[in-house]
Amino acid sequence: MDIPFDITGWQPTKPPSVGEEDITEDVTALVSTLSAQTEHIYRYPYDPNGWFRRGETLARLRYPELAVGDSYKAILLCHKLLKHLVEDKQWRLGSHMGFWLLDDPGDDPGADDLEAEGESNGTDVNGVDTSEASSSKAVADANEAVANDEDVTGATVGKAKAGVKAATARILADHTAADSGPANLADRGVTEPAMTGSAVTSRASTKRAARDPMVADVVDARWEQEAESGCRDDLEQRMLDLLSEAQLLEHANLDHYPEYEEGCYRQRLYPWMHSRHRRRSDGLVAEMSHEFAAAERKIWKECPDERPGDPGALAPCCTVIRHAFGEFSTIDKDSSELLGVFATKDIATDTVIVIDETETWGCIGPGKDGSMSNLHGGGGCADPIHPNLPSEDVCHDLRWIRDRAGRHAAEIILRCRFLICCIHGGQQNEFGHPGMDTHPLDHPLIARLTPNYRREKVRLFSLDHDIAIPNDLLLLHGVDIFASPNYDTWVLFTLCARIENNSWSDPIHTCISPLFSLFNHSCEPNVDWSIRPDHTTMVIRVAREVTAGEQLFVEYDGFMQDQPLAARRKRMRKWLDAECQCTKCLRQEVEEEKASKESCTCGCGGCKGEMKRVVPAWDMDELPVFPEDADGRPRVWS
Ligand SMILES: C[S@@+](CC[C@H](N)C(=O)[O-])C[C@H]1O[C@@H](n2cnc3c(N)ncnc32)[C@H](O)[C@@H]1O
Repeated sequence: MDIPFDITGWQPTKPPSVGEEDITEDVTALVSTLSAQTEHIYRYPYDPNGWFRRGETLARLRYPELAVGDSYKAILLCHKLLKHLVEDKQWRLGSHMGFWLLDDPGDDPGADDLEAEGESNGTDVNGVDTSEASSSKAVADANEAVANDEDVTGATVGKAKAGVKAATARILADHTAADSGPANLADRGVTEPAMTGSAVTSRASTKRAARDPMVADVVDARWEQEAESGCRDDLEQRMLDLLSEAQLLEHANLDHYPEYEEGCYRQRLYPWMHSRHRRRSDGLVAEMSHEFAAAERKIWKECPDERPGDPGALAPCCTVIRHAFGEFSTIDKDSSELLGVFATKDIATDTVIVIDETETWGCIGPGKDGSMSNLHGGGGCADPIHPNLPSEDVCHDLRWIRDRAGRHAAEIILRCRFLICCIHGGQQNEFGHPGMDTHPLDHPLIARLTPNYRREKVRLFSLDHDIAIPNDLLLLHGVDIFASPNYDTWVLFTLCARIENNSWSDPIHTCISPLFSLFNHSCEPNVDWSIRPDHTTMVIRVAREVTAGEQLFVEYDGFMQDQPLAARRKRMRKWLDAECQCTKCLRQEVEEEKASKESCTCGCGGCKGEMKRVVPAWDMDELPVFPEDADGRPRVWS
């Protein structure tokens, strides 16, 4: 969670239900608990108890999708720790469960090699300073942790370091084995954890543990004593108890469990989101205008037939501008955040202005075995390259998602492609982990997308599609989902809201075209678009003569040309969550208003002889008022 949670921004995502406890009084305390728990997770990312506790708080604050996300991570960690406890009697849990210790590191030949390597330069295998000064610091850190009333009762510095070295050797061996082939990531049953990426994570945890004295050099003596005095069974039992508690929490927040493993939520702005992720910077807006210019140059160069006219006149013909519907538009939004595409010069009918290629798309077929079943009515995409491109290596093979998500695959694959862009487009961190330091919401492909939070719309989220699959993908791509706050569950749901507001789809594909997504809708559009046979490239051309300064509009829904104003606006709510501001709607609004004015015959002195008929707000009767809606007033669209 990026910044401290401002409680005035608390907008729960859980739809209200009858008889629900009013927690207004407790919110301040819950928010401060949440901050402390998040802090704990940042320090001890592999402590399943930390994730479970935060999940509980998120559930109380009425964020079911995030509570499920945290319990899911607690469950993964419990499985992982239990596996080692059960399978290898030599292993013991280290402090906050960031790594495991071997009783006798000398037993492990790999550890010796690594140890020797580290000794030659005064550091251990992970580059940790093994000097006396470092050890004393670790003890001091341990004491500080005790003083802070944390779950640490002592320190055995030397032993911990030796253990970490041994653990590294063991985990590296695990990792090599895990690399040998793709596993069934769908299998996350209680007895057999789905942890293909766990070895990667384990290695990450060990490295991280070794670099962070609070984790690497502090051993939870209480747990150690238990292990030494033969209380491993007790340890195992406690881990099993935590596992079942985490599973209960997960299920409690999934309304349709057990048949569908789905829950209900509403998309909301999370109050801990950094301000730079709420607004698009001027730099980004300028960059998008440059992208339009570059796309145009490409048309001139590569498809001269598509671009009649003067090839020498390279001045771009469109640009991105804020306040697309005017500074004082009636839309209930910050108008500077409403971008639109405008013509910078007169453009002749049929001119191609953009050929928009995208790397962010999803397709529902075929599956890994080539099977096309389980699609809409059995018919999927016949194109053998989908959902993979021939150039994509095994690491990018997304057919396992198709196999797991069935007819929802296009949407999930699209989201996963965004995550892949972030991971591989981002910088590696100091541990060599990809994309860990680049916040996905900073990636230009995502940063440009506006979300549309529809207050009243209740959605379903799926444990597998919205939480497990994206996290499995991140693990497969080397992202430490526990240690990287950038890929916390709320980021995945924010990405989902942005994609939903900006994607286009046909029955088989779902795409975000980075330039097309900037065009606003009009019921009398001046721009037309078509899709090339590759299903993902969009060709955008002006449909009639356009003059410099005009906004360029596409039509989001081509099936309502003949509908009256009210019907069109109602249908457009799906995309706009506002009344359509296009010229046709505004013109008809004025006309209807004029027609609705009736003569007044009251005869009073101040009367102008006119009476305005009160027309009910467009969707008043459909808007429920929720207790937590900030100011408690009914929301009236004005
Ligand atoms: C695909 S985006 C278009 C670009 C968007 N204006 C932006 O700032 O990124 C769709 C969003 O633009 C706004 N929008 C598009 N057409 C509109 C219209 N005719 N009237 C009101 N809002 C519109 C709505 O907020 C909608 O959710």
